[in-house]
Amino acid sequence: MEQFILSVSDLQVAVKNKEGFFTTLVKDINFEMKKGQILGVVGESGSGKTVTSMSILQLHDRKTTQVGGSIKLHGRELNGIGNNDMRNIRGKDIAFIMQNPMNAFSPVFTIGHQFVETIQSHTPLKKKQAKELAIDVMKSVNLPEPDKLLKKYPFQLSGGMLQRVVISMAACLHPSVIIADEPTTALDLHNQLLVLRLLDKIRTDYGTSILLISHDLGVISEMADDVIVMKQGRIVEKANVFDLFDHPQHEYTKKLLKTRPTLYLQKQPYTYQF
Ligand SMILES: Nc1ncnc2c1ncn2[C@@H]1O[C@H](COP(=O)(O)OP(=O)(O)OP(=O)(O)O)[C@@H](O)[C@H]1O
Repeated sequence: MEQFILSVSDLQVAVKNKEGFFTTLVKDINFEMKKGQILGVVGESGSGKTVTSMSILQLHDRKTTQVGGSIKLHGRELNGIGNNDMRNIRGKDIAFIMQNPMNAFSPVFTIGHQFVETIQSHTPLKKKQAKELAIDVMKSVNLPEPDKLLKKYPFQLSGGMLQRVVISMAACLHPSVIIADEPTTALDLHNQLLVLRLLDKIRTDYGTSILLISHDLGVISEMADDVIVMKQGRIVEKANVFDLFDHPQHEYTKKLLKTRPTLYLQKQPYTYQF
């Protein structure tokens, strides 16, 4: 039997409104992720992509949100797990990369301070070793002059550079899963390509599985091995990327594909340089 890194079964998320009634946001969500797989998640705005990823990270407000079903990481149930246990898993085993990399940093500390702190909070490394690891990983992903970068504050870096720093921070801890929620949406085309190639390199180097949420079907077609299509809180189609693009089954998928933008990574004249 296939060993899955992440299995989501019968996930259902409902949120309590002011009157105390629950509204279901997502329902019947089932998918698995294999080692090194990139699973694309597409669907129009409001279809439940972020609600699903927040459930995996157990980031919903427990007072107002009910999360039903099962979310297993290496066979370990995450749904309902204690906050402290989840804090250890987040960042180390499941990294989260969001649309705006500025949100990943505090503005008042240097990148280096926060990078080293992240490594130290999940490993027994001393400060000096953590800094060396940070520099090694930044070098391995071709970030220029890591020593200087670490001394800067987040606002001193461009969005594209900052997103690459966020991804190298994640890479340091060799997470089993990266959840990347619209990681390139706020970036220009050149930086989009660099960030996507960086994610692909991490999957290749460390066997990290990546849940890649994107509006952009061009990005999904270039990056994903398999794709799930969400509509109104449900998965309406799940397929290998070639089957999905060549033989979409659901009417909604067909409609999405008609508006497909193009971002052909291999055909762009960019090289893997920074
Ligand atoms: N805390 C909440 N309370 C009430 N409704 C919520 C809450 N969080 C999300 N929703 C609703 O759940 C639905 C799914 O939202 P979600 O953010 O997952 O969509 P999405 O597919 O990620 O959209 P986008 O692509 O715009 O980010 C939306 O209708 C949203 O308004």
